[in-house]
Amino acid sequence: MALASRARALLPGARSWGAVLARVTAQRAMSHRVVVETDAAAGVAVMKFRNPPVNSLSLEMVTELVINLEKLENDKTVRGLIFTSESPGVFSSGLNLLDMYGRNPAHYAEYWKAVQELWLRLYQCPMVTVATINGACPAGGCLISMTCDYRVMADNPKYTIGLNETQLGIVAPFWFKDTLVNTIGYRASEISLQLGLLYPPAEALRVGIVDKVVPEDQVHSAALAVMAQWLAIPDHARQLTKAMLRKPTVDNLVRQRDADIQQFVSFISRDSIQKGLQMYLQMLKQKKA
Ligand SMILES: CCCCCC/C=C/CC(=O)SCCNC(=O)CCNC(=O)[C@H](O)C(C)(C)COP(=O)(O)OP(=O)(O)OC[C@H]1O[C@@H](n2cnc3c(N)ncnc32)[C@H](O)[C@@H]1OP(=O)(O)O
Repeated sequence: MALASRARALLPGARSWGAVLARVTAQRAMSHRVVVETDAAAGVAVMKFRNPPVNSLSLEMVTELVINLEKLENDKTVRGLIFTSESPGVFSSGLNLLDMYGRNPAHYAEYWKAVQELWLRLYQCPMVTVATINGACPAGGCLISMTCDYRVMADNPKYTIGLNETQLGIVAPFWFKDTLVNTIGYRASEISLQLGLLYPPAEALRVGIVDKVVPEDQVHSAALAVMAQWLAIPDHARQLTKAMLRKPTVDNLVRQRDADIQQFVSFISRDSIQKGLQMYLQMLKQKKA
């Protein structure tokens, strides 16, 4: 889909293409939540998350990620893409709780459509994708990293990774679950997802949710080394193989996208879920205090 239609699909509130452009431009002018640095000679881009304080995946951040991904996919000189956080400490705190709490159904639907779009684009990305996990990586942050072809995590016991949704009283959607099962296998997913486990680096490596753990100061060089190894494979062969492996999982969401949005809206709008999110947000504040 062209950038224009993608932007329009992601920003359904906008009535015309001009309005879409104005809104996206305004967002970008206000802040760049995503910074892309491209090494054209190496054919590698680095996408850095910059959404303080904790790189939560707000609607604006998700939209910027999708737009930047589409741009890079259209740039034939870029074969590999590394994701990381501009500020070590938090890779991404996951979906923005404030996009899921205290808003109206239209907002929830718009948000969920954008999150689906991001996952679909990342999971089918033709570039080699490597996540450089240089901080905490719960829930939606973990999902983003699991869409990558390879995950390198910094060896810092303060950093954890996993799908912790049940700990918030919410249920990870089937496509989060599918991504986890594809990454760590069925039995490990049963334990991991029901308990909402967050793994420190050594355990993350043992369960296979990351592929490599390295000292923190080597995390970027390690990601570049992995990238070089993957880029040695001819693109067409690797891309078709990736598509073959991931197509059934992608098709599963594509078939039921609208139903999944309806389900999300009805689930997240429940009083009991809203109450749970409110308590979780309070808990985060108290922890800080
Ligand atoms: C049928 C479908 C069902 C729906 C399924 C939806 C699935 C959801 C997936 C998700 O991604 S939900 C989000 C889950 N994320 C988390 O549980 C992480 C929560 N955050 C943390 O654990 C910590 O913040 C951190 C990431 C480890 C960082 O810790 P740090 O000490 O550095 O920072 P804090 O003081 O805790 O936080 C600073 C500031 O940010 C706010 N915040 C943290 N996480 C989020 C978030 N995900 N969304 C929005 N805001 C977040 C936190 O409340 C603090 O705010 P203030 O107190 O400064 O106002």
